[in-house]
Formats: sequence, C-alpha cells, structure tokens
Amino acid sequence: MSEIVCDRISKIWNPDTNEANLAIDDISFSVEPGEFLVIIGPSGCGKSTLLSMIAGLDTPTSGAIRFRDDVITEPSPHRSMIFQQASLFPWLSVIENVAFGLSLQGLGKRERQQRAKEYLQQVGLLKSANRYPHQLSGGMQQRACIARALCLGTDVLLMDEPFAALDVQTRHQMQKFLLDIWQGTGKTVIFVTHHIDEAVYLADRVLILTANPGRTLAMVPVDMPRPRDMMSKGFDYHRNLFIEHLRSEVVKAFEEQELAEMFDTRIK
Ligand SMILES: Nc1ncnc2c1ncn2[C@@H]1O[C@H](COP(=O)(O)OP(=O)(O)OP(=O)(O)O)[C@@H](O)[C@H]1O
Repeated sequence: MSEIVCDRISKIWNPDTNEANLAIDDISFSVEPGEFLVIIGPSGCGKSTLLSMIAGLDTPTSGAIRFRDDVITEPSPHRSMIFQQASLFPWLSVIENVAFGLSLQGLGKRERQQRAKEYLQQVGLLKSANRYPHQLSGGMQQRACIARALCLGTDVLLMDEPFAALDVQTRHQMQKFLLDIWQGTGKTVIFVTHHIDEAVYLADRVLILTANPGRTLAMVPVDMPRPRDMMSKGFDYHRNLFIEHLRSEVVKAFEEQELAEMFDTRIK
C-alpha cells in the first residue's frame, strides 16, 4: 500500500471571488513507504500549497489525498511539517519543545522526558537539552524540530525548504544528517527545495512542477547509489536534466506574463 496518494488534486485559493487563483491543477502521484521524494518547480508553482494539503493544514478543492488509504481531512502526528524557519516555542527549553506533543498524547512526565532524551540523542542535541531555542544555531534548531517530529511518532516528514536559511556548510551537514536519520528510521520524506544539487543529492525521485498553476511536468527517478556527491556518476546528468526542465518553465511563465501585460496595456 502506498504511504501517500494524491489523486487528481486541484486547489483554487479564494474561489468564488475575483481573487480566485488556481494554484494546483489536477496533480496525481503516490509516495511509497520509506521513499524520499523531492519536489522542485518555479517560485509560486504551488509546492508549499501541495505540502500543506498533504499535512492536512489545507484541503484540495477537488480530488483527494490519502494516507494509507484514509482520506486526509486534518493534521495528524503521523505527518509532521518542518518549515524554513524552525518553529520551536521560544519560552520552552529544547527538551520541553521536543516533549511538548507527548503531553497531548497523555504520557506522564518521566516517560515524556525519557522519550525526548532518546530523540535528542539521535539528533546529537542531548547536551543542549536544557538550552532555549535562541541559544542554538539555525542547524541545531532544525535538528530539534526533526527530533520533535520523530518523538511524536511521525511516519511522514514534510519538509518545506528546511535548510534554505542555513549557510552552505551547515546546509551540507544537515543534508547528510537528514539522510542518516532517514536511512536509520525508514521514515517517508517529502522535501521541497529550490536547490537542484540538493534534489540530486537527496532524492529517490524528483517531482517537477510547471509554473503557476502547478501541474506535473515530470517525475524523475534518481537511480544513483548512495552515498552521493557531486563527483558521483550521474550527478551532472540529473542536475542538467532538472535545470533544463526548470529553465523552459521559467521562460514560459515569463513570456506568458509579458504577453498578458502587453495585452492588458492594449485594452486599457
Ligand atoms: N493561503 C493562501 N491564500 C491565498 N493564496 C495563496 C495562499 N498560499 C499560497 N497562495 C498562492 O498560491 C500560489 C502558490 O503558492 P505557493 O506558496 O504554494 O508556491 P511555492 O511553489 O511554494 O512558491 P515559492 O517557491 O516561492 O515558495 C501562489 O500564487 C500564491 O500566491
């Protein structure tokens, strides 16, 4: 059984208004348990919209998204979102942040602390357990968010440009760290990025979306052994393939906008 199935989903923001905006147009794909799917596409093509619908934070206007055969209608600890800016409570320590969701699951304090410590150990933050978020680097904050998601027993990590705000060195460390966590836990990951190299480095498959509205342009398997680096056989091939796809989309979107503006000016 697939972990996630998107079945002919479309999303119109602000329907029935003159602000109506078709963000996602008739997209279908599935993600297998333990798969690492990366989504790329031009700015504004609907990547975050798609991810937030898989999280259950928004609903499609038509079509359905299923998690293990159940239609997604609301958020669930099974699917955790991780954003570009780490979303930790600033007034709670790292361990309290990681353990926070467990109190909602009815676990006692001792068990919460124990569980949180296990996951802090896994992400290399045990020594920082009693620090506050502002005392951590950006990479450490993202690791705390990942620990919090894993601690809740999440099955699907939904990551929306999680490393975009990090410097190049930290970003690379975090990519390696994420692959270790992914390989060690067998979680399913859906990861949005603008960085082509990051997509080639991380993905089992890459879903490429068209410019607004987002449609499936291509679903490309990255059949390269791991661990990968930029010298790996096939790295340049995939990078060039993705760049070519994106370049033609960006040019098309730009030309369409110019045409629309020309048309607008003529009828004014
Ligand atoms: N909450 C919202 N209400 C109304 N429109 C929205 C909302 N969120 C996104 N949109 C619109 O949906 C379209 C897709 O936006 P989205 O943020 O999903 O794209 P994206 O591919 O993630 O962009 P980027 O790569 O720049 O982050 C855009 O036209 C955006 O203005």
